Amino acid sequence: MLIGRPAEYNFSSPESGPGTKEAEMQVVSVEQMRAIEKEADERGVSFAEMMERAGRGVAEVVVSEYGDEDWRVVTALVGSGNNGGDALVALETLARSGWTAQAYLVRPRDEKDPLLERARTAGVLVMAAAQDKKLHGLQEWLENSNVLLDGVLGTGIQLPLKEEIAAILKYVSEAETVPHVVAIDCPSGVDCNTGEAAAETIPAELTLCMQAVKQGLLRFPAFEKVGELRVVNLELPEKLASLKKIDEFMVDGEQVAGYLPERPMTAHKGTFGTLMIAAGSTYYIGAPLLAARGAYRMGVGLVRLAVAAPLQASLAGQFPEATWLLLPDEMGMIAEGGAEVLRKNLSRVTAFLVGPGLGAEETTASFIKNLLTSAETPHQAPSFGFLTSQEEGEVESGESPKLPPLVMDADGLRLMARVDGWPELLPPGSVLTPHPGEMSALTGLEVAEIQANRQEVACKFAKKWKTTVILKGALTVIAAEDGRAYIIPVASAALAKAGSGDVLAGIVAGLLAQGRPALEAAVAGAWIHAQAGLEAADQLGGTAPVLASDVIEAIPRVLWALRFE
Ligand SMILES: NC(=O)C1=CN([C@@H]2O[C@H](COP(=O)(O)OP(=O)(O)OC[C@H]3O[C@@H](n4cnc5c(N)ncnc54)[C@H](OP(=O)(O)O)[C@@H]3O)[C@@H](O)[C@H]2O)[C@@H](O)CC1
Ligand SMILES: Nc1ncnc2c1ncn2[C@@H]1O[C@H](COP(=O)(O)OP(=O)(O)O)[C@@H](O)[C@H]1O
Ligand SMILES: [K+]
Repeated sequence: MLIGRPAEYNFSSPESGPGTKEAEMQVVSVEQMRAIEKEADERGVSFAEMMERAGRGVAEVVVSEYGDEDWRVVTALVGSGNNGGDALVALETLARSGWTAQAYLVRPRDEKDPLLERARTAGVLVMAAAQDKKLHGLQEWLENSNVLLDGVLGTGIQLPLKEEIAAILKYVSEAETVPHVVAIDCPSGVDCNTGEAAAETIPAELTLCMQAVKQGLLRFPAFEKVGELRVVNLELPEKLASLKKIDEFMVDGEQVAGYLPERPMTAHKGTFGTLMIAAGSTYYIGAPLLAARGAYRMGVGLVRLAVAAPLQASLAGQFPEATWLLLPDEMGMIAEGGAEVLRKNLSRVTAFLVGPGLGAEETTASFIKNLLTSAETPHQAPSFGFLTSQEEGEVESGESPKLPPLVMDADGLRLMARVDGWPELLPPGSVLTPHPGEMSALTGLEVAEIQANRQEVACKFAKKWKTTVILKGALTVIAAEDGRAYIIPVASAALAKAGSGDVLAGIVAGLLAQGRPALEAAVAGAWIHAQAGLEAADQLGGTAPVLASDVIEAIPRVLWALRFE
C-alpha cells in the first residue's frame, strides 16, 4: 500500500447506483464550492440531498477502512453548521449498519433539527458539550471508540476559533488515546481558502473532501493536518458550468495509472523510445547516472548519455546499460562545440534531457545557447566528439534535425535564462523542471514571492512561455500551457537531498521519450517520483537515510502498485 496515496470514493446510493470516477480530482476555493452547490441545487440536487450523499459517503469510507477492526464504535464531534449535518447523517448510516454511534454536540443544534431526530431514532447516542463541562464524557467516548469523525467546522469557519471550541479540539489533540481521526471536508480549525490552521486543530488520519478538495488543504500549515486526502463524489450533474470552470486539480494514482505507456508483448527497444541526456561535469559526475537510471526504470528503451569526454571513463563501468556520446569539453565541462555534435545525433531521439549537473562555465553557457539557437559554425567543429559506431553515419550526413521535446533541468535552466528569447526556442511539447531558485532565475521574481504564490506563478509563466512547468518542492505544482494546474499532494523530507531532482528529470524525460505528451509525462513523473520518495522512506524507516539512488530503486514498487492495486 502506498503511503499518502489519495483516492476518490464514489458515493453510491440505492437510487443512483455506483458513481463513475471523475477523471481528475478538482481543487476549489470555498466560493467556487458554494457556486457549485448552488448550481447543483438549482439543477435538482437539493442542499439536503447533497448532505445525505456526503454523510453516507463518509459512512461508506468508515466501513471500508475500519469495519474489520475488533470493535466498531464511532464518535463524531458535531458542530452547529452543515459540516455537523454531514457528521449526523454519517452516524445515522453507521448506526443502521450495526455500529455503535455517538454524537458529541460541540455546539448546540436546534432541538428540532430533523437530522438529530433521525440520528436518535436510528439509535445514535447524543451528548452535548454544554452538559459535559469537565469533558469526562468526551474522554470516555474517545476511549471506547475506534473512529472519531471530525465534523465541527467546515468551509463556514471564520478564524480565530471561539474559545469553547478551541478548548475541545485542544483536549482531543492532546488526549492519550485517540481513535482513527477522519475529518469531514477538512480538519476543523483549518481555513479552506488560505491554509491557515488553528494550533488546536486535530490532525486527521484521513480527510474526506466533499466533491472537491478545498484549496487551503493543499497549503501550509493546513497540509500538515490533513493526513491522506480523499474525495467523496457527490455525483453532481457533470454538466454544471461551475464545475467545468475548475482548472486546478490534485493528482492521484488512478489518474497517473492512465498515463503509463503500454508494454506490448511484441515490443522491441525501439517501441519505448530513445532518450538523449546531456548532463554532468567534473563537479557533478553522478548527475547523468541518476537521471539515466530514473529514465530506464520508467521503461524507456534506450538511453544515450552525452557527456564531457573525461567523464565517460569513470561512469561507463558503473552503468553497462547506457550507450554513450562523447562531447568536447574544457576541463570536464561540456564545451561550446557540444551542441553541434548533439544536433547531428538526434535523428532517432524521441526526447532530450538537458541540464543535470552541467555546471555554469562560460563554454557550457555557449553550448546551451548554441543548442537552442542552432547557431552552428562549421569552422568551430569540434576536434573530437567520439561516437559509437552505430552513430557514425549520422555525423557524416551533416543533418541538423529539429530538437525533440526537451526536458530542461537544473543548471540548464539557469544557462537558458541567459539566452534572449529562450521561450520561443523551446521545441513543442517541452517540460521545464525548476526548483524555486531556478524559477527565480527564469522569471526575475524573488524566491519568497514564488513560494507565496506557487500555483499562480507556475500557471502564469507556463502560459506565457507556452510550455509545461514543474515547479518543484513540497506540494509540487505542474502548470500546463493552457493555465491548468496539477498539484502533487506530497511533502516529505525524503526528497530533500542532492540528486533527487536529477531522478525526477530522468523519470519525466523517460515518459516523454516513450511518447507521452508533455503534461502527462510531467504529472505522472512528478507523482511517481514523490511516491517513490515516500516508499523509500518507508523501506528505510525514516526520511534521513533516503538517497536519490533509493528513490530510483523504489520506482518499480510504485509502478507495481499503480498497475495492480
Ligand atoms: N451546503 C451544502 O449543501 C453542503 C455542505 N456540505 C458541508 O457543509 C460544510 C459547510 O457548512 P456551513 O456553511 O454550515 O459551515 P460549517 O463550517 O459547517 O459551520 C459554520 C458554523 O460554524 C461556526 N463557526 C464558524 N467559525 C467559527 C469559529 N471561528 N469558532 C467557532 N465556531 C465557528 C458558526 O456557528 P455558530 O458559532 O454561530 O453557532 C458557523 O455558523 C462543508 O464544509 C461540508 O462539510 C457538504 O455536505 C455538501 C453539501
Ligand atoms: N519537502 C519536500 N517535499 C516533497 N518533495 C520535495 C521536497 N524537497 C524536495 N523535493 C523534491 O525533490 C526534488 C529536488 O530537486 P532539486 O531541488 O533540483 O534537487 P537536486 O538538484 O539536489 O537534485 C524535486 O523533485 C522536489 O520537488
Ligand atoms: K471538519
